[in-house]
Amino acid sequence: MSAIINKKRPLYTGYAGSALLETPLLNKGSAFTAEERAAFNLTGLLPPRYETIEEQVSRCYQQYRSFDDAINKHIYLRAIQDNNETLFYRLVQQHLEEMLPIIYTPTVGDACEQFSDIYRSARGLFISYQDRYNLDDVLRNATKAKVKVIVVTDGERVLGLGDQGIGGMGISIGKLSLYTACGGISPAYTLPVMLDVGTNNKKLLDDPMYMGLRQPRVAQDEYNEFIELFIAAVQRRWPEAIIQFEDFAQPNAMPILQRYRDQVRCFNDDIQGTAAVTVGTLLAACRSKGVPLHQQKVVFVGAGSAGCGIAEAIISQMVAEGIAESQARSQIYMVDRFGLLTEGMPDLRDFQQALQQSAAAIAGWNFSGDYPSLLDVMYCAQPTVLIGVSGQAGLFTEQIIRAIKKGCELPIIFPLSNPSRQVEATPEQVIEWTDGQVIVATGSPFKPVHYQGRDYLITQCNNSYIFPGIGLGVIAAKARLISDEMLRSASETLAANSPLANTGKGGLLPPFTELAALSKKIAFAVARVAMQQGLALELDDNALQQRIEDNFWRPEYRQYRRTSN
Ligand SMILES: NC(=O)c1ccc[n+]([C@@H]2O[C@H](COP(=O)([O-])OP(=O)(O)OC[C@H]3O[C@@H](n4cnc5c(N)ncnc54)[C@H](O)[C@@H]3O)[C@@H](O)[C@H]2O)c1
Ligand SMILES: O=C(O)C[C@H](O)C(=O)O
Repeated sequence: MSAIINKKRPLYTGYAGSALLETPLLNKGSAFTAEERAAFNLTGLLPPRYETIEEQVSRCYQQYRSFDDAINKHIYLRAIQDNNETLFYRLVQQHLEEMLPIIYTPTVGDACEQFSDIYRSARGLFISYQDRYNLDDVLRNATKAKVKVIVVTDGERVLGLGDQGIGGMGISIGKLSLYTACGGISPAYTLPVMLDVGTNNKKLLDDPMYMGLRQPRVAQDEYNEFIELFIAAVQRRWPEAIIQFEDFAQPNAMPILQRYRDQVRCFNDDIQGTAAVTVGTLLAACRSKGVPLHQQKVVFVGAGSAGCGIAEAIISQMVAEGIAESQARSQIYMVDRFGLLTEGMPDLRDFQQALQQSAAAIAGWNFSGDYPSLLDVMYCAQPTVLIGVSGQAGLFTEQIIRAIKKGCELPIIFPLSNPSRQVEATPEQVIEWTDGQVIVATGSPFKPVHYQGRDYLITQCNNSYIFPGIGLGVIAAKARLISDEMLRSASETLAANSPLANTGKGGLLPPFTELAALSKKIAFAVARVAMQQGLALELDDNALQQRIEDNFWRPEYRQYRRTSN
């Protein structure tokens, strides 16, 4: 079944009676009119009073408010989503700021950890390794004829919470909820996928409630074959679908991206989406500070998928601003668990090699271990930007933050690890330890901080600013691939819309309530670049804008007509 369910034309459906009420994409609950109730055999199956969607939203919001705990609010909202998608999105849209942290980061982290305990009903596709030679049948079981966006995970690196096995499905569901709520992709066209290859999380394996494959993760060769089979099956069933890779662990994230990025419409959100949002936020910070990006020295804590992805994107941006690549690379310092990535450090991954500092660069440094520690780097390199993507809480200690402040009047500090409890330092700490002289952004949402008579808005530098717009742009222009240049245009569009950089007031990025409008702008910019690169349909600006609007789904009920079947 497929349907764009917000177009004004009536929708023809063969569903009726309880089957219609049990189809979340079509269900309207008490909003079925008297005529529809008669035509679709619904009389008696619903309370008699007809309600508008606004009335339904009021009741849901009242019930939502009756829950104290975030996880219970999450469970409640997911239940509405599984019952009536139009109502779910209308409710979320009306309370976006309040509900995003519930359906997405940080609460989605708890939902992933407790996935099997709080499980109510199925959504999306759970593809088990055991079904690998049967994938065409499995994909056919997803009754959606047209899928335009797939978010797929294997659950091995869920936020900063490690291996959550089948619980990773929560992330795919959460990301796609944002695709719809903020990027206007109809829920009829989205599909969350969990590739279950087992888990190495002992707690889950020992948990009698755990619903995934109860075995350790499969070996690398088997894993690679499974991914290959999956991609091929998706190409056969939904050749136009965007595949967003999400929360794959470091050994697989980059190799999978490299293998498929020139073949299919895909991207890795943790590498490329994160890079795009962070460069956009950094550009906004640099503009509001009045010092260009290429003059910054940047220290990363965590040289994984996100860290290295962001670092490479910063280097490209610095080069675009006019400095030599070697110079740009010399201004980036990657600190991982064994210290600064330095020439000669053993066991570096391929994607880390190009980001190591040369022995000559640190020749005059004073440090005692085998490699400079984070604190050594703070003192010796005197950075102006500090980015945390380690997944480890508390790594930005007071000493570290005071060290960066010592060498820089207004440092830019982004503790980006999710969820909130994994953050490298809270915004309160960062602000206090810099005496309020700082530009700060986090990965998870934090409340504004009041410090010495001043209110600091905490910008959420999260890839959710990027992926809905990328999806919308790729769909609107039918782009074949997702290039670095397309992602760079998303960063620039984001930075160009920074309230702080543009007006000297407000957040570094627009509030989430403006995400839908921003996603359309990002979609436009991304699609234009795709066209310039010969990767998409050729459309003039008006036609492109029209396609973006036409593809933007809104949570409104449509009128139904019955088909005979
Ligand atoms: N804000 C966002 O939009 C966003 C996007 C992607 C990832 N993230 C967050 O970034 C974190 C990392 O994600 P990732 O995909 O790069 O994971 P990853 O596993 O690929 O990388 C994490 C890196 O941190 C390193 N690390 C661990 N302990 C360390 C320590 N004590 N000192 C220095 N380095 C240490 C690891 O060795 C690893 O290389 C997660 O918490 C994730 O939630 C945020
Ligand atoms: O999921 C998020 O909130 C952002 C990012 O993809 C992450 O893995 O932390």
